[in-house]
Amino acid sequence: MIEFINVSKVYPNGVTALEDVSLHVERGEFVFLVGPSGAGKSTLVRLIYREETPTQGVVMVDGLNVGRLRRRDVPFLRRQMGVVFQDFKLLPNRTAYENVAFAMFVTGHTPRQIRRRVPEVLELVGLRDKAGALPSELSGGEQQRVAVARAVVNHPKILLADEPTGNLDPETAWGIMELLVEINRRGTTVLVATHAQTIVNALKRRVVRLEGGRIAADHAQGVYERAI
Ligand SMILES: Nc1ncnc2c1ncn2[C@@H]1O[C@H](COP(=O)(O)OP(=O)(O)OP(=O)(O)O)[C@@H](O)[C@H]1O
Repeated sequence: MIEFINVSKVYPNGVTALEDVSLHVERGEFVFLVGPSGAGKSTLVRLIYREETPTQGVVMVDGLNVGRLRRRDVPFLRRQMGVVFQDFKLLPNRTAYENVAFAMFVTGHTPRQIRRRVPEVLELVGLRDKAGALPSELSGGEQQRVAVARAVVNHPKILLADEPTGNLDPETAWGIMELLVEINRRGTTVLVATHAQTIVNALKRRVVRLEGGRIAADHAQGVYERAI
């Protein structure tokens, strides 16, 4: 589903963020991406949704060569995936319902499809009774649930999450991670870049560890710590 073949990324300022990274993520997998600050986690995620392009090597997503996509084909790629960030990125003047509905509206769904689907996803993330609330009326964890609902409303094949629990207390963080696990259980491939050590260790999923832009470890039922 996601394949990196000898990928390097050098930013215009000369910083090498990734160096010769090869990685294969199967359809339906759940993968944690860990590593110290600056290891290249966000860069790896950005290459998948084509926020950045590789300097060398090939990034394939569901058969598409992402680095080589024509600009006009990028929206097609992005429709295959949902993305969740640390800082939620919700529209501040729109309710929870409207934030989620907007993602369907811009992808050309009919009002009827939107009315049917949005309550379903709000239910999935446990926010059906907060549909009318503005982001400012929601807790951090609730705002992140809205962001997750928005990311999955269009049934993406892949869910990317870049430090989705970075702004949340440990208990709320658990709730979000459990939600991502549930979304994965329903068939979506999930990649989570995170520093949430306790959760990574407890969930015993595949853990890919980046260090200095290189893959330092890749274990099927891994832990957060450096492999020895
Ligand atoms: N847009 C950019 N331009 C130049 N350098 C960048 C850019 N984005 C990231 N970098 C650099 O690339 C390296 C990898 O950064 P990246 O954000 O991918 O790491 P990270 O593992 O996600 O870190 P963190 O855990 O702190 O989020 C760092 O040295 C960073 O300073």
